[in-house]
Amino acid sequence: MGDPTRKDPLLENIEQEDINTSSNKSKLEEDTSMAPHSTSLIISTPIHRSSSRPQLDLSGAAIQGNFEEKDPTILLPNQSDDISHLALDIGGSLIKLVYFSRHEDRSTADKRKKSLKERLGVFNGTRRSCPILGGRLHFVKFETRKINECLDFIYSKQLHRGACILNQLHGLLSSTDPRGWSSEAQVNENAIIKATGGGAYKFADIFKERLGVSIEKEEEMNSLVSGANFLLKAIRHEAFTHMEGQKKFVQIDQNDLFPYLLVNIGSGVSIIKVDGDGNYERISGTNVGGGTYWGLGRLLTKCKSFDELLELSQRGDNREVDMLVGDIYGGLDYSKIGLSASTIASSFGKAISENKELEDYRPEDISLSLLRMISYNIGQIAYLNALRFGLKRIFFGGFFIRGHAYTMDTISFAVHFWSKGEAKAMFLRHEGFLGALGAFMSYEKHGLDDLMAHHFVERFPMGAPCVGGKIHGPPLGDLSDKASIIIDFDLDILCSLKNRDRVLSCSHCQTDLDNHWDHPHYRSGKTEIAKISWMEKFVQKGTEIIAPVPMAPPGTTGLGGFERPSSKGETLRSDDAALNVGVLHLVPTLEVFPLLANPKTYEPNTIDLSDHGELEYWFTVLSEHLSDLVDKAVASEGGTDDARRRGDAFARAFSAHLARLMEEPAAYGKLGLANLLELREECLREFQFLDAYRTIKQRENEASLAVLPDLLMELDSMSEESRLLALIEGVLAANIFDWGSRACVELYHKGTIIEIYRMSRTKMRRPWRVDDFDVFKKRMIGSGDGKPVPHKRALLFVDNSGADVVLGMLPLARELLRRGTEVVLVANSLPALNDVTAIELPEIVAEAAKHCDVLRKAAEAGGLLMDAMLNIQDASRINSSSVPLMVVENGCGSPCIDFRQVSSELAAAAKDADLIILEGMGRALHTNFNARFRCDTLKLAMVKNQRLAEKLVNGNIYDCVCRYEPAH
Ligand SMILES: CC(C)(COP(=O)(O)O)[C@@H](O)C(=O)NCCC(=O)O
Ligand SMILES: [Mn+2]
Repeated sequence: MGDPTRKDPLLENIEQEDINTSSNKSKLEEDTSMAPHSTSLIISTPIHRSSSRPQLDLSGAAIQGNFEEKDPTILLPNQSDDISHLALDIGGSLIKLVYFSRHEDRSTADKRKKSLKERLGVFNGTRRSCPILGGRLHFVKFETRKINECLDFIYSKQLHRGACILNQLHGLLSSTDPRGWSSEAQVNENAIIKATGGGAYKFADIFKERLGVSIEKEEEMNSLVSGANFLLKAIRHEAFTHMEGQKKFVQIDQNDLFPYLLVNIGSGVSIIKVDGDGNYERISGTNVGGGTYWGLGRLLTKCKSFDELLELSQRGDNREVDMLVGDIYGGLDYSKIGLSASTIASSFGKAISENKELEDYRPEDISLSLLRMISYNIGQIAYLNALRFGLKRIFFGGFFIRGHAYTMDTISFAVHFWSKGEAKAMFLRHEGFLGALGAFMSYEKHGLDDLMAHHFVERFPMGAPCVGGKIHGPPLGDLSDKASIIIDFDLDILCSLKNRDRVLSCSHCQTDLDNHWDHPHYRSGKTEIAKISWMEKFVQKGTEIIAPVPMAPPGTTGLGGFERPSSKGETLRSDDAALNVGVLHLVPTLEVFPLLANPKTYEPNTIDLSDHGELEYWFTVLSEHLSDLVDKAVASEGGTDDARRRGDAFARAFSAHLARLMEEPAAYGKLGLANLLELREECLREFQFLDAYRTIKQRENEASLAVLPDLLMELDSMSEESRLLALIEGVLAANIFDWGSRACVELYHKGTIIEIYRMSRTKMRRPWRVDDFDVFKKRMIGSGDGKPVPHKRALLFVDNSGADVVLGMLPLARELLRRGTEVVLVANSLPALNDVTAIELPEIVAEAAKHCDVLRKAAEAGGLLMDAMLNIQDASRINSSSVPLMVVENGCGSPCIDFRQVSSELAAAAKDADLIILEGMGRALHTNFNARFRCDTLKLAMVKNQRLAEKLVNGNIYDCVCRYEPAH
């Protein structure tokens, strides 16, 4: 397929003019309009701030919405840090920690939004009575023997203070006594942490001593079950099967979850029949579990860790240790009873008949025999118990599995073998966190019980430790440290770049700092532990931390016989990247788009990245685009040294994440192109690049607004039919302004905006590659005498800034308004490439409205013109004859859209809509090309990628798609 940019059909007549954008150095302004809106109660107590601890800023704290609600949402408008909840599962070998960091609701309504909500029928009364503000659920593990590290971690993030702070805050706000806020000491006195597992008893005193908190013990089995129920109901890609190296996610129907069998493989094994929430019975178990493998394995191989033992098994051959059917039957199968020669007849059976000592066996072979013995045994016992109760679904959890392909294959094989294919083993991605999650769920005020899959967005764990624009944090251990260590110490804690194990010494008293969190000068804020910043360290370490470990392509474990394993790599991951769990972002306001024809079968992604060729291609595209993106991002922040360092760190972080996903695409659930494009945006934000294309967008908006009046005049001189065609052509032509496409970016270096636009328009010859224009036209203007009824409300999903929205979508919106159709412009909540955002749109519309009465009246009616709004207290009193033009945010910050998770504003706007127009490659091709809706849908896009054009529409780069699908 050649380089799509080399012979560019659009370049023929364009004069060479360099559009150099990276030199623009304008800085981001603070957006004060995003400050939360307070309602009933304001607390203005000055808060004592200690110097070396995270501070909770209660100034301006207010209860949001109805004060009478039982658990009202509390806003802390000036609180920049997170407040957290924490729960633990302290097992024999591992401590599993789940914590939730809350985030203030930044999207609280301004005046326009409030009036819009009234217009769309979104009132406070319909808000979930959920005390949570949204936030993130993080998963971390520690070795139990390193409990001090765990305590340091909790202390560094002040996680132990979260629960009681919230309790007090609720009490304080409802007592309306602003003096009620207590000192730090008082806060800690009542603090409790929920914990399960044996260590909750064993280590209770240490928690009290070190953190001043009491452990509240949660029953282990109960915790496991409620953790599993939560995951299976709320996390979309939680359960999967694993057969012959192939991981397949299983769609679980929330309403058809019970009964199921939960097999938790920890040191021992518990087998639990789960019939509902809180309704379960431990029906069986076995003492031969993870502890047996590790214990026996350690004795027999002298391995130092569980992971090392597991890694050994990767290179093992169990035939040296196990007695196989073939060994008994002279190399033959025992076909009469269906056993192949390679079936294990007796685990470790060969060791009895040979004159060999332990030293004569390879540790690798021993480890593998042991692993197979234990995994088969667990699989078999699990299946027999499922059979006992007639259960078809068996979920396996617990840290024994550790995402280890071979272990899962072995268990799956046993279940498949003994059930003759009737039952399936399923695994849970958060396998080790069931207990900790369950303990977390037992907090009364977390409000997570009734959350559903659409409220969670799983994101790659990558949080850069930036708070309030500054970088903070103790020395970095690994990727999960980076994800979690976000603290606000007053002294800058800087760390050693090259040698993280170097003994640090206190700058005040020169003492070596073994455990620096405990050092008295550190606590008093006198010591400086460090030399350089986290960011620099990340730049150095980032790639190293998550660089791919070479993995062999998935192979078979031999379902037909018990062959030597091949679904394994050279090395087993023991770092936290192997956890395979992301950070769960909880956004309680997200909703399923109500106009989806079938939400259950809806799949946003068009391209299947489980095809390795596709995956490789799109990874290359994103990698190749990286340096240009970094240039833009750095320029958008003024090109300062700091911006450059952040740009460098971003590039490393993003590349490292790509590498990790290339190695294991399903690491964080099913991977689609939309996820990759979103990862890039999230990663930019993580490194404080809040809007990399800001100046480019502004410049293109200005240039396009300048020519808008001429375009409108030209359109007005046309007949209705030619005008409709010109409008659709206009949208398709202007979709070329896409800074995410390599081919288009090359174009911009060779022509001005207006030249490219003109050229693009002249190329707009029908038939387009996908051309349903005639059907659309018929619906819009009819074919004979009878005029069709205009649509009541159209949702226009806009794409790029500049010509795309100004010269393409706005004129189309104007046409609809003229016909009496209400128009809702749906735009991104957060920036993504050069896409226009919902915050930017009102200003653009206001500018356009200066040249057009139709737009002005509609924008006024839709509350978009702030000047008009300021003079009118009650938006509903606007007496306008025009149908309204409104703007809503879509709830995402990506070039694509996943209709399973949209903003509540958009969901409300959709209720009266009977026409959807999806524009652009991201929203209409990469995602939703095959999506069906319950109303008329028009998908418009220019294909700006040669491979996609070939694959999707059997065409070429710059071909156009005009796909019209009447209501489904
Ligand atoms: C990121 C995009 C989806 C944005 O396209 P848009 O939605 O703006 O039409 C698109 O530019 C894209 O797929 N780019 C990568 C492919 C390429 O550079 O050829
Ligand atoms: Mn775009």
